[in-house]
Amino acid sequence: MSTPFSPRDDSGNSGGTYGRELLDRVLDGVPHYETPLTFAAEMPARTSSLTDWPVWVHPSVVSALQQNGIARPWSHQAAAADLAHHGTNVVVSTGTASGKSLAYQLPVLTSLAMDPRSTALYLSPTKALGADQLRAVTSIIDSAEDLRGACPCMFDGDTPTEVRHWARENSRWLFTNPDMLHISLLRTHQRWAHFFRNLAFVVIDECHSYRGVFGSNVALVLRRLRRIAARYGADPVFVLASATTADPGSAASRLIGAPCAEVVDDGSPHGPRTIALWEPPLMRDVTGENGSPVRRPAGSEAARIMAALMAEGARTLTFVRSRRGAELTAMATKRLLGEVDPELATRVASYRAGYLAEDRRELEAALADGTLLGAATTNALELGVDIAGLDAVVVAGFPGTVASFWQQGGRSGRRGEGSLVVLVARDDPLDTYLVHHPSALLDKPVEATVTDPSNPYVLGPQLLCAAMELPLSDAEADKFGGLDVLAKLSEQGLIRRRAHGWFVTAGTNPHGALDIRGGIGTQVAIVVSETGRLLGTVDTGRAPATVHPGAVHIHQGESYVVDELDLDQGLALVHAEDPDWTTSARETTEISVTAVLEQKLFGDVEVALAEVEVTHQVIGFLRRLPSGEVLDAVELDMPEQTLCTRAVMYTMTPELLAQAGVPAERVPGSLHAAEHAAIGLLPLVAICDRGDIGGVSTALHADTGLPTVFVYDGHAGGAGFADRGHAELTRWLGATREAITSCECTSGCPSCVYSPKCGNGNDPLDKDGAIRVLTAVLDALG
Ligand SMILES: Nc1ncnc2c1ncn2[C@@H]1O[C@H](COP(=O)(O)OP(=O)(O)OP(=O)(O)O)[C@@H](O)[C@H]1O
Repeated sequence: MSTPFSPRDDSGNSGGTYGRELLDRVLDGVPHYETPLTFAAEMPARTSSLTDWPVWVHPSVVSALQQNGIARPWSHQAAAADLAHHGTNVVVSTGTASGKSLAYQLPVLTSLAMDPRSTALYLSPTKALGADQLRAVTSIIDSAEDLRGACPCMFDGDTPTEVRHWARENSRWLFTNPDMLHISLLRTHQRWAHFFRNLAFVVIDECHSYRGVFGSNVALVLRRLRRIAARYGADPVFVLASATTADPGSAASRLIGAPCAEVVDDGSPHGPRTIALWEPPLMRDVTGENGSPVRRPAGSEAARIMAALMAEGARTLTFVRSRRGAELTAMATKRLLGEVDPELATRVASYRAGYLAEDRRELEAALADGTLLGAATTNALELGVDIAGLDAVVVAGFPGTVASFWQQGGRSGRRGEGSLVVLVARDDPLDTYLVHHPSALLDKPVEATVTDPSNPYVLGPQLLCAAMELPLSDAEADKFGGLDVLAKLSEQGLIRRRAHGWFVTAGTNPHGALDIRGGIGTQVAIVVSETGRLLGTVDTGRAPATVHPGAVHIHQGESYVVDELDLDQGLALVHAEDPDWTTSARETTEISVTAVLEQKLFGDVEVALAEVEVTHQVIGFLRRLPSGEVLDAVELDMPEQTLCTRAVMYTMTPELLAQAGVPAERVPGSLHAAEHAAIGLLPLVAICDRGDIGGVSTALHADTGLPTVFVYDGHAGGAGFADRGHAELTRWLGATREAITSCECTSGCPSCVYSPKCGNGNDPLDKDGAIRVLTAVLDALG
């Protein structure tokens, strides 16, 4: 699919599908002077590849599944189940709604039916997904005589004490999450001895969501789980389900700390899909920072598209990044429809955060029976929604990862019928790149799930938990890669080496002190003043940039404004408020290289992976309207913060830059623009948020004596993002250059080289110079 595509249409072989017809109707409503469609193509229908039930599957499991509407498994389901049944860890990485659940249900249910003692653990990143999966499994078990004693049960933070007791005594299949595994099951493993002794399978659903610091923590919780299981004599097989990502087998193996096979050939059917990429036009009357042009917001554009689709009778779901955005998009759609058909206007809804399973069921039912024809929702609905009959999905703003994009877009289409998926670009370099380079979305995935369980900042607290669970031997500590870290912890008096291993100092509570979803080091609690409700935590080092006074903080789609930040007390006080603007901190950043880890010279260009010390100071923040227009800049005086982390860096000689047509006076703006766009594009190769990384560029850096660009990991010790950028440098910088050249603005805008969090007010920025710099660097890299 990577042939060049012309705008407006592709090869022309697509005529006649329902998705294409819908797209044509939407285009009919676009004024002739606008050309938002950058690409359209047909993804052909895929027929199912069915296979026989593997012979080892217990007959009552087969009959229960048949009663639940599954006549035979698809090929990938049988392949993955077969590997797991025969003792091989496996990850199944296939499309949305491709039936990944069956891949684990077959071996687990068979084991539960064959061996009356065997147990299993299911882990999901969200409660809602776990509840859905439990419901599906319960319905199968209810139809199978031999499985009645399995008693699958939810075990999470909300489970009442008496149910927890019951679960411990009776349940052979626990549905929980990594947080509960860490804080409860592993901490009190003696009480669960029977469960761990018989643990045959561990299922890890949506495993691609375990990434960055959270993913590194989960990876270590899973190593702790394997260690505890081994102490009780068990060696469970891991079955993982993942969205499609690059190299799922290696990512899964890094996550569980053991070899893992992969199954990626999808045998499930789907109808033809029309994929359209859409870039809203630059606005004529609104400008952004430094007078730069800005595009029409993705949410308003999505509303026009959804209204046009609904007017055609198409069942449409629009994904928007924030709850407020979802509401605005639904309201705008209503307004547009009200002008043509007031009855239709009543059949569009915005969808609240959607964490409750009942809410989702209601929406699924209303969309399925046609009461609702359109809904705008946050990506809270992305996991675990089972909507069969959508005709179209509009994705307003790239959701950050190709995996998420397909998780959303893949909801379209009744099995076997045509459908439409439209991606509407936001004003952002990554979105710009994607709508002009469809192959990045449609070809084999290049983005990888990144974790770094060897990060000493993550490893330290985890080792304390492991040692609390069972004293650690040197050999075990070595397996965790943690002997040096233990020595440091012992210097701090947190752990002691005795004859029988490493013991945690009495009176400490390492489990309670570690929030595996929190960041690294000390945390600032975000608390609603009026109610005392704790919304979450943020690393102290990042607090001045994210929860400074006046910052708008979004939590599960709800909006709050920060009143006070007390770094000494570790407290940010907020109140509920939904202002018209968003905020972005402006900070100054300095960086110094403390150790070079890898280094390579390519003529006039040198590339390295390094340990660095980054010093930040937040100096103020900008308030921006949804249109991109900057309301004002507010000054702040916040203390400096330092961060020891890893960075990917490159230097070039002034001679090379001069030859490339970048004279000395243009070097700062050119490097700065190249750095901004590169930060925007890193998520293309490493699944991360823009906030996980930062950058510094300078025409003369003290440590290198040369013009230098750094992109660093925003987490102490690094979470693997800089490493992945280093490993994929050519692809990453190539895409960065493409994003900049694809943007039609003349001298830079938020769609290419502007950064919402630039400490220097996006000044100087030299768009043309950035293209020259990147071309010179890429030529040198060869
Ligand atoms: N072999 C099969 N034959 C027919 N239908 C099936 C088969 N396997 C699964 N299904 C159905 O396909 C739908 C999707 O299954 P499932 O939820 O397991 O997919 P998934 O890949 O886990 O989805 P997601 O992408 O949301 O994680 C369900 O309604 C399920 O009953």
